[in-house]
Amino acid sequence: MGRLFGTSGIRMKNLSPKIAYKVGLAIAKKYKNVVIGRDTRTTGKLIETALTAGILNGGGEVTTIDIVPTPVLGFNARNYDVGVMITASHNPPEYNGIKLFNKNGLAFNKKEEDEIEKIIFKGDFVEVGWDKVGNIWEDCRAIRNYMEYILKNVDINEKFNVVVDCANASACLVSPYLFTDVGCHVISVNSHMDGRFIGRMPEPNEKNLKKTMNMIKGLNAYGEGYIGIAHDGDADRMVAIDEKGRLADFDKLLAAFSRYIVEKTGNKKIVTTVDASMIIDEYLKDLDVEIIRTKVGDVAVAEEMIKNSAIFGGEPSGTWIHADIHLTPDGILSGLRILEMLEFYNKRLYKILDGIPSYINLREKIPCEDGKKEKVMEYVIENGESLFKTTPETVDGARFNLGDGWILIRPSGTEPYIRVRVEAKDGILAKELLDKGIKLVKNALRAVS
Ligand SMILES: N[C@@H]1[C@@H](O)[C@H](O)[C@@H](COP(=O)(O)O)O[C@@H]1O
Ligand SMILES: [Mg+2]
Repeated sequence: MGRLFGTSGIRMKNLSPKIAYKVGLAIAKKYKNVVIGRDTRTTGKLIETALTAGILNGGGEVTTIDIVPTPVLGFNARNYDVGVMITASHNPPEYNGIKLFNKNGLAFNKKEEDEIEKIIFKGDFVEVGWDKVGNIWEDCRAIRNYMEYILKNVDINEKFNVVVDCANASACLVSPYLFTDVGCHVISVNSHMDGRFIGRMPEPNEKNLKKTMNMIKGLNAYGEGYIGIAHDGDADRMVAIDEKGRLADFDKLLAAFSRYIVEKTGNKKIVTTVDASMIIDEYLKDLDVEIIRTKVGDVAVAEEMIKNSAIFGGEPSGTWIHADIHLTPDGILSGLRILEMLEFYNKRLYKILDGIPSYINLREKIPCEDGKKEKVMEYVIENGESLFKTTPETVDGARFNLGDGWILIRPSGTEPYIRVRVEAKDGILAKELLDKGIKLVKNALRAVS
């Protein structure tokens, strides 16, 4: 068996309750009091039950907070020894996953995950017997505690019009209410929970958000000025839709928000990932900001933020961390903070975004089984050097930097794909790089099979 944990904990198609039981036993070997939350997936209760059985049978105590967004679980983990979120985030409904959080609301890093993985693979756990099995408790205040804390820490005075798209997922329980509580007029879509994600698939991208975007366009034809906030399956992410009904360019939104944080707080360290656009460097150039880049994944971002005392760190995927509140990526808080930004500049979102220059950004994903990813990447690194005539950076996958652009080829840590990401100042160069990258990955796939 290969590694269990990827970019964002354990995540797989048809995740077996047998694995969840073993993860539970392994957790109980190291931690006593465990809090568990889950997203709306049809297999959520099954995985939670198996995981709980493992923890109890390993002698641990379980507190369930039922269906919650990941930021609510991360926030509440502070009251326990460890937090467990059962979610497959943006993946389709047949997937599920297990993500662990420490007391600081920080997702487990590789070292912490390896410890759990080793216990599982070695079968190094104990089933304790009738006089030592743990109990199950319920905490019905988990969502309330989170909401009260967030409300105390955001400052929104203007009455915004907001469409919140919850993806039929756990955001339904929190996001529309919080936006209402800060004074917005809220129209919520896909806001009844359904683990099949019948309204739209949970990845908040252009294809899946077409209907919501059209709806906002329609509403705003009457001068209503709605913006949209759309979440993924566990609401640790959000994307925004501007008043024209366009999906906000991920990199521009990240650049705009980073600039706002620097201007508002004076903190001059921004953490982002190797797949973020060079626009962020250029848009913040005059502010003398240090942009720190890590590999993709919220854990890498959060750890670098702690090291550098940064307040904000974000990925173009819409996974943003606000360290002044907590270290769990939080798509709901990110949405509220976008409103704070609009109020700070007293500007419409589309105006802010249109004021940011952009280059040509292309993204493609090529199917690749998890087991083949390592070999494919070895091939890409070896053969990419002569193809692109430069040695790649290998912080995450292979990034080839060329004067007026760059190409990043990396294995997804959450889906069976190799991601190819290109940015260039010129459209022809961008297309050429993308085509070369796709061909290289396809050759690699042929060579390793
Ligand atoms: N929380 C993580 C993000 O931090 C990451 O950006 C995203 C894509 O990861 P990958 O490109 O490895 O599939 O997955 C999850 O949502
Ligand atoms: Mg997510």
